[in-house]
Amino acid sequence: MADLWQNAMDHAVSAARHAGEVVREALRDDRKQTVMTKSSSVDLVTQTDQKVEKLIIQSVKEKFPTHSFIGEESVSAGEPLLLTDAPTWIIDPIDGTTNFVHTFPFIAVSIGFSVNKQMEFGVVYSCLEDKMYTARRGRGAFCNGEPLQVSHQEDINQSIIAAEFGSTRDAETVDKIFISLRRVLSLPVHGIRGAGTAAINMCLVASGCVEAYYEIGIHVWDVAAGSLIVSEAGGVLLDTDGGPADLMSRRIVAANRRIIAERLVKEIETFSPIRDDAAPANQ
Ligand SMILES: O=P(O)(O)OC[C@@]1(O)O[C@H](CO)[C@@H](O)[C@@H]1O
Ligand SMILES: [Mg+2]
Ligand SMILES: [Mg+2]
Repeated sequence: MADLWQNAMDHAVSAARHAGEVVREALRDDRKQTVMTKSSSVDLVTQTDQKVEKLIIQSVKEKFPTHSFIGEESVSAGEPLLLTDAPTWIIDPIDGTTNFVHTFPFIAVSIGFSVNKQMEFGVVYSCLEDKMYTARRGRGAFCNGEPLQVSHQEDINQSIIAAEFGSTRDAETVDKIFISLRRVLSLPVHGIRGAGTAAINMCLVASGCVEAYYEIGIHVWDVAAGSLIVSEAGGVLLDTDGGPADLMSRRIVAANRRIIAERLVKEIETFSPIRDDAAPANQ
């Protein structure tokens, strides 16, 4: 059974690569993208997000007809967001849609695969950098076939932290985001960065470019694949409340070392968005 899920992973890599071609083609196309909104006026979606997700799901269904799916745009269209023990593909067709709309050059296709609620493999394709990040449980993490290793840094004062502002704009949430940013920046850290995509931020942790990434408000499809890439590169995942990471909690800390993750948690003003497994349809 050693290679039980290898076919599925190979398929995920080729589906992500094909999806990346569709994304690049859409960016080359002169016609303007129609931009629609979802949970807020800054939570964007385009026809390309929907097209890419359909392509991926269709291709998987042909090869693995019994498998289940959690896809960002399918959930948005009313499909249930349900993680069961079944082999489940967790898909974010474009992570970084705002980047895509503005041609800010960090855009990822993210495909995670879980069985018995445990991630078996993760694939993140950074389309414009042409970087294919992959991880298989117990077998390490790679970028374009080269092994990944998190940073060895143990001092948060010598670290770069990735963080994001999210897509909620109510004053209370924005204040909490800024409280955390101010505390983290004043530790001090060497810098705060953000690629605008959770998936790529996590791959940056796995690559050793940043020591940690945290965000509140992400969804399971943003972080499913990236979480395995981080842990297989030797990193650590926590909830922003300091407890074990929970892909449904919408809160994540991904770090190179536990000491960095725990230090970061102390500075984060945590809050609790509606969990992914408690959300109504059409979120
Ligand atoms: O809707 P998208 O593009 O799939 O994903 C949302 C997202 O890009 O927004 C956050 C930035 O606030 C990212 O960390 C997260 O991955
Ligand atoms: Mg996303
Ligand atoms: Mg998306």
